[in-house]
Amino acid sequence: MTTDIGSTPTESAQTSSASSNPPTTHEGIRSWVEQVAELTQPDRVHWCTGDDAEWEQLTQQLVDSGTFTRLNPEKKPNSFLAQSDPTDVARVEDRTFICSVDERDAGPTNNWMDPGEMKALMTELYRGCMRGRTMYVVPFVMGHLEAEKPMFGVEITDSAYVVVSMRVMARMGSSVLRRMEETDAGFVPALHSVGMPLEPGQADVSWPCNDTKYIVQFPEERAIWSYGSGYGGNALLGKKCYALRIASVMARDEGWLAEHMLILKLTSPQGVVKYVAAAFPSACGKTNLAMLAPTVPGWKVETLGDDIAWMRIGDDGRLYAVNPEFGFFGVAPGTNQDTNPNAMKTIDIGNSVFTNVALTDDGDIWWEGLENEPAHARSWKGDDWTPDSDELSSHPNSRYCTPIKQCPILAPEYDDPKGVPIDAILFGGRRKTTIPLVTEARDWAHGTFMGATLSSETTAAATGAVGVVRRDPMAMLPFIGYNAGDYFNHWIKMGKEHDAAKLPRIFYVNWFRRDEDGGFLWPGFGENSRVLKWVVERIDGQAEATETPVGHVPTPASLDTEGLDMTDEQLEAALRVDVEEWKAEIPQITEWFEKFGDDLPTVLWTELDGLKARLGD
Ligand SMILES: Nc1nc2c(ncn2[C@@H]2O[C@H](COP(=O)(O)OP(=O)(O)O)[C@@H](O)[C@H]2O)c(=O)[nH]1
Ligand SMILES: C=C(OP(=O)(O)O)C(=O)O
Ligand SMILES: [Mn+2]
Repeated sequence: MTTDIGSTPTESAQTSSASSNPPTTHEGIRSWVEQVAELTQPDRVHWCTGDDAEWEQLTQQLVDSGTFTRLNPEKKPNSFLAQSDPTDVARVEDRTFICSVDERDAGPTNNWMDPGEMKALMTELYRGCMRGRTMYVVPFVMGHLEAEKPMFGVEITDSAYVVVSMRVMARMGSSVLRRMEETDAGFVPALHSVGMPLEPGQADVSWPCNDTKYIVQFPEERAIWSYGSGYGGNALLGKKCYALRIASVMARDEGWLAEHMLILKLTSPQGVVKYVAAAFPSACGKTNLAMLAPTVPGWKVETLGDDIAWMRIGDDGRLYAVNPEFGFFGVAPGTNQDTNPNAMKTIDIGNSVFTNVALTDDGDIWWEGLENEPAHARSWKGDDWTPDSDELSSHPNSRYCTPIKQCPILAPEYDDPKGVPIDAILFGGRRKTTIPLVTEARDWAHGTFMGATLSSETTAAATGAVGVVRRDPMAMLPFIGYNAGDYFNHWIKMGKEHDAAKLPRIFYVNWFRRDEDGGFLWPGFGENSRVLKWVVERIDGQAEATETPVGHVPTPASLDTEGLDMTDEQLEAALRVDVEEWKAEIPQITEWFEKFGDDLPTVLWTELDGLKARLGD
């Protein structure tokens, strides 16, 4: 087998071994690649350079194979639309496993299987699974290559769609490989296959995948095995699998935090800068808040990240956050010039991959909620679509994958490996009732309680029912790589071991509360800047709040509502702490906490007791 760097993979010959001429001196990578090639039997091995020529080759190859449609370059230059298999459109939480050595370490919120058993099972799935395909080797780094300790990974995949998407989402390719060689760096091995080998003469399909899917993390080994899906969250292994599940385990061991959080920079009219991190479950508004266009005059938001934050205590005792990613993998429907103008500007530059949105007759993309509804389009399923169609043009979890560098409001600090000191952490979810627009925690332990009891209605970002309220601690339910009881303890410990005055203040937000008619009480999007302003003013000791049983809630007058199209009653309803609604939460929280048995920090029981007492139970 030849290994080709940069040359068209389809041109390279087959046969012999993958290791005949691997273009790396890194022994660890060489031997792992050799071993995987031996097992999976690809026709060829391609070491990814990450350069433009490779992008061109691979995107053209994907066009030729029918996976990609090239978009009209006048509308979206160098951009492509992929239509997935209709069964492979979201993360598969029921197929996601934390295979710790000890079952106890996976905890009650994760699927677990013995690592030996899982490996035996998956080794059989992987055996010969790349036959007829190219095996791509993608060296990547999450976070900065210039970081004090760069966080390397190598993804092996048989999907060119994954390679192209990884190039957008992570720093990858030759420069990363060179650095790994120079330092003989350790790395997270991340193995991915769509699980659809091609027998000689067998025609490929446009979106190969397998009904059998496994998304597996081996936390002690820091390794990832993924099989059967091509969807982003299941297949771009640097993102959810590494930067959250594996990194959360590293963070526990090393005393930092790997969180499902956006990072934004907020500048007041007086030029005072604050940095905010916010954790919302998938499809609950992270990307939108990260790129918010403030409606409050004089305030400015700049973006650092939209999905993941790695946070470490700096020399000055403050909590510094970096975004380990290099692109956005955003939910398309609902994104438009009004709700998220900065996302629109980012994708309009091009160099993007869209998955499961509609194709207009003039070669552009369209989705529900976007302006200029077309009279006719090709739906995500490839069918004729018109505004009268019963079906949606785009899958609710359809995505755009676009380079972060194209974001017009990218904060310059994005390129600083040191990160930015976080002033406020927001937790939030989708709740029709109960949860006020914004509540400030009394202290770190109370904030940890808010995070640990965070609840949200399920969304289309994962397979399964949509709209069901579930606990989603710190918006990390599908992403905590270990026992969630230990994770809560880790949060509590961070508060105890560091100077509380220097840690971020914690808030709980809900943009999704409804009125009796089912409409959103709060207009959301750019108007969320009013809440950010209140948060900053609380930190600076300027804004008033009402002390309620659940925390500090704005007095209606303390929230800047100038120019806001909302009645006093609506505002009051958005901010209301309804004691009866909260009392109804208590048994749910109790049941949730009981899941963790002795592993739940007692501080959280104390917080719950305090809440019950304040509610007058
Ligand atoms: N009502 C309302 N919807 C929002 C708000 N922010 C985001 N959304 C919608 O929620 C969905 C997911 O948003 P997104 O920012 O992509 O979520 P992420 O997956 O957490 O990054 C999109 O359909 C958005 O239009 C908001 O403030 N109010
Ligand atoms: C990237 C994903 O999540 P989010 O909706 O948080 O962006 C995902 O669900 O695969
Ligand atoms: Mn997002």
